[in-house]
Amino acid sequence: MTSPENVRRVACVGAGVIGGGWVAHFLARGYDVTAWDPAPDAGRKLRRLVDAAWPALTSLGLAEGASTGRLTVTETLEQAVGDAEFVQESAPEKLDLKRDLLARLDAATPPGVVIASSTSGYPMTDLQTAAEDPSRLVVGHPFNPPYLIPLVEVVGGERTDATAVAWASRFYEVAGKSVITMDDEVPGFIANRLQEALWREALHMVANGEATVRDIDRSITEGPGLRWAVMGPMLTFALAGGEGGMAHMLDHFGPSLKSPWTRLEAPELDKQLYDAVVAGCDEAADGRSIADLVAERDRGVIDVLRATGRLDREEDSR
Ligand SMILES: NC(=O)C1=CN([C@@H]2O[C@H](COP(=O)(O)OP(=O)(O)OC[C@H]3O[C@@H](n4cnc5c(N)ncnc54)[C@H](O)[C@@H]3O)[C@@H](O)[C@H]2O)C=CC1
Ligand SMILES: C[N+](C)(C)CC(=O)CC(=O)[O-]
Repeated sequence: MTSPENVRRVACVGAGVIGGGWVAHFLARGYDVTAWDPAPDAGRKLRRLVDAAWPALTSLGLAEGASTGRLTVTETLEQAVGDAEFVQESAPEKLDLKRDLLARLDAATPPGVVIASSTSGYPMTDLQTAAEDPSRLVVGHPFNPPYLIPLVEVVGGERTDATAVAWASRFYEVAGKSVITMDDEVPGFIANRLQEALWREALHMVANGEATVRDIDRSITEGPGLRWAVMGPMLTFALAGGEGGMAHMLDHFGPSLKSPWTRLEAPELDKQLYDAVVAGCDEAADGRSIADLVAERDRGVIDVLRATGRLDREEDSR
């Protein structure tokens, strides 16, 4: 097995929002990337996504030899993975599709090579059932866009070998990611559980006419979101206790936990709520296209990464 430090060739299977983002990330890190996606116009869309991300990646600094020319879009899945030293699967979030695809990838990928799924929430135990060699299958859950957001959550399934989990975690680190390795298959992993709780409350507020889509977004971007880019929710709240830290925070505000602030059960995503959320987003976009918003988000994330010293720390550790 190639060591994580010596990997040169990465295969990305499924090249939509996330697979394309992974392709951009690995190219910027100087890897040779093969990609396969069954959609008829997938190659064109993928190159467009990579071209859109490249200015942001260039401004961050490309690895030596990094080039969009090192991308090969293949005709078949087998061509994509046949020579790969690591495989990242980013196909649609459908259990049967992913199960079958991971079995096909396992059959076509050289023995011992680790295969990671970008799944947002399926436990690997449920995904690895059809594979001949489930021991090399792991979850490598990224955040959008994978070429800018550092976090990857890594976890295996019941039939994954611990060495595959450790290999994947190390590989992602070498490839410039910030890794959380989980010992247990917690449903939704860590970050998606937290995001989902917020998202459910937001949908309830829209469904009940308590806040507009725009208000909900501003409540985070002008409020807690600014702190969360620097410090997580735990330490942020510890500071709410002043010199007394979290202990005083809990003494002071603990009783509010019993106030009926949250609903947490997912609301019914009926047509009315669906339409209200989609229309609210159109209104909030205020004429900006998805491409405009992607460019704006990318600039903003880079500014936050720079402003909080995280780029310098990464450069120092290289
Ligand atoms: N969109 C997001 O924000 C995030 C998504 N993810 C996960 O990443 C994965 C991909 O999601 P997205 O990129 O958002 O979806 P997407 O719909 O943008 O892309 C999926 C791609 O898979 C291709 N595809 C369809 N059938 C396939 C097959 N049998 N084999 C290979 N490729 C196939 C499609 O042509 C499409 O290009 C999912 O597991 C999702 O849960 C993870 C983190 C964030
Ligand atoms: C919406 N989502 C559940 C697919 C989001 C993720 O899985 C991670 C992210 O990018 O926020």
